[in-house]
Amino acid sequence: MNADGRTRLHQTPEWKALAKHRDELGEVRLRDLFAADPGRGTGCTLRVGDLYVDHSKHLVTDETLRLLRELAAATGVFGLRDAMFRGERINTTEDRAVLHTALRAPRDAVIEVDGENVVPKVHAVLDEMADFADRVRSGEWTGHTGKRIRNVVNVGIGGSDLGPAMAYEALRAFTDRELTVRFVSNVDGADLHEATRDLDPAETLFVIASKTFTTIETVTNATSARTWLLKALGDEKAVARHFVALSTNAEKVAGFGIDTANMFEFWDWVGGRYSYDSAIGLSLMIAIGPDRFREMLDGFHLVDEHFRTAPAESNVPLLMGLLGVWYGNFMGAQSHAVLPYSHYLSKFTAYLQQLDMESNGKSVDREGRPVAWQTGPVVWGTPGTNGQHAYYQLIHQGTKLIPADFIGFARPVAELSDELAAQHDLLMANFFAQTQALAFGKTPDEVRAEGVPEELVPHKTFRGDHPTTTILARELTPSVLGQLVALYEHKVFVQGAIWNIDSFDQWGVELGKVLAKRVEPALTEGAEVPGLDASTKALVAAYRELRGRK
Ligand SMILES: O=P(O)(O)OC[C@H]1O[C@](O)(CO)[C@@H](O)[C@@H]1O
Repeated sequence: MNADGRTRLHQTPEWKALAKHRDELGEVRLRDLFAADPGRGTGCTLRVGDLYVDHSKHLVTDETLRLLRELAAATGVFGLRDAMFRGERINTTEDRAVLHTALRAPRDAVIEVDGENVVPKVHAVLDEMADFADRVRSGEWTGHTGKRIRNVVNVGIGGSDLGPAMAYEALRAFTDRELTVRFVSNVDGADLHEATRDLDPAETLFVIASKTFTTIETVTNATSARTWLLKALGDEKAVARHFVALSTNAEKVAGFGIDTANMFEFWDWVGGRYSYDSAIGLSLMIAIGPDRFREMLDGFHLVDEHFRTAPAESNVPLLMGLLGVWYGNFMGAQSHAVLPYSHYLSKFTAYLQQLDMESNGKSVDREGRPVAWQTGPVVWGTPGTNGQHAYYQLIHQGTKLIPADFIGFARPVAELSDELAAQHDLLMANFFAQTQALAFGKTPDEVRAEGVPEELVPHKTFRGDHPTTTILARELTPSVLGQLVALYEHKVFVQGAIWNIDSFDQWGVELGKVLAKRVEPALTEGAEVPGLDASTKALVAAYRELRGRK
């Protein structure tokens, strides 16, 4: 039993019913499911906004989905969802509300945290960002020497980098091509070096993105960026024209030397990995312009409303979350692949890794007790068709069950030449062929019928039954990107709610930070670090020797 008297997840009747159902189902063959129901291809599709979501190629029956929905209801997913939208402090270990949905709420919405409607301040910051972005884009905001800003360098890490960097790539076709926009995150000096080596400091704006403004990587890179700028411009006053901050921590921003008049604020109820539609999106907004940014927010909001109000049977994030629970908890899957068939989504899966793995990579429940069930999967993947010539072999013929999401678009971006746009059908032919091959494979008899010698038949047989979700949209617009991201945010929410874990804290990143601080003097000064284990001690000694330090 839980501290609050509720039965623990794996002991609930709904969980046990699913385990029994799995045993009764035995081996599920997609060929059989499709043969039994000729309408499955169209029947198992849902629509949300501009997204067409096909879930027919999953190893589930109507009964599986019904039992999964019962699990969701029994574990309080809908109550927790409503509490999140209401601004309750559902991030219990940090005692915070979880309100990224307020960042994309319309101006007239009312969402209260501690009795205060937060929507007006969200829109006030959006308006300030829009004003600033317009001034940079028009050339009205100049650098210290009066030169126009032509380069924007975002300095941040984790949620203060991955979201805007991913969205910038995704929406490149909508960006001002006259501006160079780069993202620096790694504390490896090579990152900042490569991002700035060909830029004119007089034309460069640094956007320092850090919720806490204490993150060592970001503060270190921001300090080096300031040194780079001042070396060229030679005047402390230049900082005010070349540095802006995106943060919740005005005191630290001022302490760093950035005028808080040049700070765009957000709030502790916005989690880092849920923050790119807050002030953290400023570099993106400068690149695509405020109107496109707002279209993206509208896309997010559309899916928020769908998640909040759609019935369980047609609720897409709920379905995606439940399918993940089915595979992870009842079918033994350890990972989940996200495979976008769009070059512009090259950073989408990396972005989802933080969203999903930092949120649901937990092994104690909300009451602090070890969980007795699997939680978040390893999320991985790269854009098709590249993966097909690398790791798809393992998905098709390996021994692991790897559920995958395929994301594709009917139209290429408008600016492609006719010749390049014509390649789009080939890209999408691969997209459809892969999910078909993964689902239905190729039987030994089909292989034999091709005249393949008997000894090669096992090698050329494809078992099939590799489950996929297909997400199709007309084209990758700012709104569609917002819809996609919100879909995954809420999918992660559903799973965390079922697993009874806090999806909104990230204590697991703390230990490494503390140890790095402790070990650094050993590297630089050869200092004795108390309590250093024998392996790390030997490695540090080897490092110092290789580095040429005595
Ligand atoms: O925006 P900040 O405070 O610099 O934090 C950056 C990132 O560090 C983390 O706290 C831990 O990696 C993330 O959750 C966060 O997105």
